[in-house]
Amino acid sequence: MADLWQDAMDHAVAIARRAGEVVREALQDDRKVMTKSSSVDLVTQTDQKVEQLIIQSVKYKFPTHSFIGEESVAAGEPCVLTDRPTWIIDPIDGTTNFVHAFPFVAISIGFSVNKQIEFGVIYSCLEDKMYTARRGKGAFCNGEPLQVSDREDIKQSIIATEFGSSRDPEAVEKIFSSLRNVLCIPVHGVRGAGTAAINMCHVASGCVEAYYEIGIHVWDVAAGSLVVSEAGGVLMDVEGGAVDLMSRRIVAANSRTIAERIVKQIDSFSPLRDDAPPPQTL
Ligand SMILES: O=P(O)(O)OC[C@@]1(O)O[C@H](CO)[C@@H](O)[C@@H]1O
Ligand SMILES: [Mg+2]
Ligand SMILES: [Mg+2]
Repeated sequence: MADLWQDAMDHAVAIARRAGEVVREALQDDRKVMTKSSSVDLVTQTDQKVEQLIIQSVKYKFPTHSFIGEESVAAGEPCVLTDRPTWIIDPIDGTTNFVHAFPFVAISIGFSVNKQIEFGVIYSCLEDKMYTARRGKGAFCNGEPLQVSDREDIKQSIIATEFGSSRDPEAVEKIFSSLRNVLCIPVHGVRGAGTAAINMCHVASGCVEAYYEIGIHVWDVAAGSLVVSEAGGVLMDVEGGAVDLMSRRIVAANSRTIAERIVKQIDSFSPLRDDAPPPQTL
């Protein structure tokens, strides 16, 4: 039977590749940096340009589809996932890396229907690696199938995480407490690419056993969640139980055993949900 969303997925791959060219070209120029929620939450004109490039091209081809885009939400668009076909876009995952030319930068596009991710496309544009996943059909990097690692012993594993962009002392305290707990299991190492999307691709590729973070947004992890699960991995909330992509918390691991072990080490907290109603102004 023909795949209902094949056309959309092909378009996502093509537009992610085009967006990657724009990002690579922009790396040659001066990058004017602006800030959003805090002085370390960075955005550039390239983030905004790439998001518009993706949204305009999708609107032209699929005029009835909806969008959740990082920079559109920052500009005041709602961040609500409905049952409608919805493109969940992070135009540059790893803006801080992009600003500093640290070589992990991704374009991340997840596509959801009935609140289920149907496909995920992550283009790691400085490595020229195109990660794709279609629900029920596997995950791939440049066309080669991906498989998570089969290590069951967390003491022999590498774990990925990030420090995020919150500098709220209570959150920072908990992030460091979790990091200490994980590091001292002990694990072989802790790594972070500086982008949630690429960290999840690393889980899917088998070079790290798990990635966890509190503070991510739905656009950071929508595509990556399917790349991980289609590569045989598992997703979990940081307190165990089902992951909720709007909750800003995630554990993505090669196995339930490793995910549950990570959960035990996490000093959890709950940032404001992505779909929380905007605060009332009097
Ligand atoms: O802002 P960007 O570059 O799209 O997102 C980058 C990022 O820092 O956001 C998450 C934390 O909020 C991290 O996992 C991820 O690496
Ligand atoms: Mg991001
Ligand atoms: Mg971004």
